[in-house]
Amino acid sequence: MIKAGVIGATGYAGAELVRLLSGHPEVELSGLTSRNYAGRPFWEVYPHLYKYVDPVCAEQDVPALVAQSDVVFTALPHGHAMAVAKETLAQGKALIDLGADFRFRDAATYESWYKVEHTARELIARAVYGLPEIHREEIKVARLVGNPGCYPTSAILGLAPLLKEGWLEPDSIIIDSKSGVSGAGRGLSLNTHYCEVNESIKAYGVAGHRHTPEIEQELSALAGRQLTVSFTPHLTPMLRGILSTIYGRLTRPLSGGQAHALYRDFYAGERFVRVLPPGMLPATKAVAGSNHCDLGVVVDGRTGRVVVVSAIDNLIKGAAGQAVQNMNIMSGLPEDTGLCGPGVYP
Ligand SMILES: NC(=O)C1=CN([C@@H]2O[C@H](COP(=O)(O)OP(=O)(O)OC[C@H]3O[C@@H](n4cnc5c(N)ncnc54)[C@H](OP(=O)(O)O)[C@@H]3O)[C@@H](O)[C@H]2O)C=CC1
Ligand SMILES: CC(=O)N[C@@H](CCC(=O)OP(=O)(O)O)C(=O)O
Repeated sequence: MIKAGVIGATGYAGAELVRLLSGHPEVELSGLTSRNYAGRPFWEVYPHLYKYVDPVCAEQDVPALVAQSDVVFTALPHGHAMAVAKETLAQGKALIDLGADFRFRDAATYESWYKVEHTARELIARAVYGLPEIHREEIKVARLVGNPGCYPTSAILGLAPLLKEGWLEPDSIIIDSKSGVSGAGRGLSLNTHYCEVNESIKAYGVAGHRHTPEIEQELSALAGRQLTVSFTPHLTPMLRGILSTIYGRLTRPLSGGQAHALYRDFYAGERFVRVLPPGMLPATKAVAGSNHCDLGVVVDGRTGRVVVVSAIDNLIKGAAGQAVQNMNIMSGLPEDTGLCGPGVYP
C-alpha cells in the first residue's frame, strides 16, 4: 500500500483528493493536516466522508507527516509548498503539489506573476509539469510534480494536437474560459459570496490572469516556438466545472473531418481524454465528478478559424484527480486506479 499524506486537506481541492484517495485500492491515508481544524475528525469538516475517512486532522508538522508517508500532496495556497518540497525530497519521498510553486521552468516567471519569492529554486529543475497526456514519461521517474492549474489543463489539452502539428498561427489563440465557484477555494470572500455570484457571469483577470504564463509555457513547448495567448476567465454560477472555448487561426486549410481525426489520433489510448464524435460538444455536466477532459473540435471554414471546446471538472481533472493520476504513474500503477467510472448527472 502507498502511504499518502495530504497537507491542506480541508480546502476544496484537498477534500476532493482525500475523497479519491479514500476509495483508492492501493492507498492508505497516512495523515491529513489543517491549521483551523486540527484535532477534529475529517468527517466533521466534510460530512459526506463520514464512515469513509477516519483520520483526525493534525497540526501541520511537516517532518512528521513526511516521515510517515511515501507520497505527500500539498493542497495549499501558492508559496507554501516550497518548504514542504525541501523536506519531502530530503527524506527521499515524493511530492505532488496542487498549487503553482513547481509548475514553472524558471523562478523569474513564477515570481513576477505570483509576487512571492521562490525559495526552492534548486528544486525547479527536478520538478515535472504534471499533465500526463503531455509529460507521461517524465512523470514516471519524477519525485516532484507540479500539478497543473485548472484553466491550463483545459486549455493545453484543447490545443495540443493542433499546435504540435503546426496547424495554428501561434499568436492567434484566444482562450475564453468559464469556471465554477469552487475554483476559488473554500475561503470566504466577497467575490464568491452567493449574492455576488448567483444569476451572474463576469470576466476577471482580463489580460493578466496568472494562469496565462503557465498556458504559454506549455503551448510554446508544444509549438516549438515562443507564443502568447489571450486568456479570459469568467466566474459563473456553477459549483464545479470549467468550459473553455478556444479559437485559433489555421495556417492552412483543414476540413472538419481531418480536425476530428487529428484529435482522435493524438488522444488514442488516453483513458481520460474523450474526443467527442463530430456534432457533439462538451458540457461541464458531462464531466462533473470524473477525471475526464471532453473535447469537441469544429472548423469554421468561413473565417479560417478552428474552435475547440474543452470541459473538465476543475476539482478532479483540474486538481485532485490529476494528482491521483500522477501518483499512479509515479508508482507504476494502472493510470486509472481509483479514478474509474463516469461522473454524476444531473
Ligand atoms: N479549487 C480548485 O479548483 C483548484 C485549486 N488548485 C490549487 O490547489 C490549492 C488549494 O486550493 P483550494 O483547495 O481551492 O483552496 P482552499 O482555500 O479551499 O484550501 C486551502 C487549504 O490550505 C490551507 N491553508 C490556507 N492557508 C494556509 C497557510 N498559510 N498555511 C497552511 N495552510 C494553509 C487551508 O487550511 P485550513 O484547514 O487551516 O483552513 C486549506 O486546507 C491552491 O494552490 C489552488 O490554487 C488547483 C487547481 C484547481
Ligand atoms: C474561479 C477562480 O477563482 N479560480 C481560480 C483558479 C485558481 C487556481 O486554482 O489557480 P492556482 O492553482 O494556479 O493557484 C482563480 O482564477 O484564481
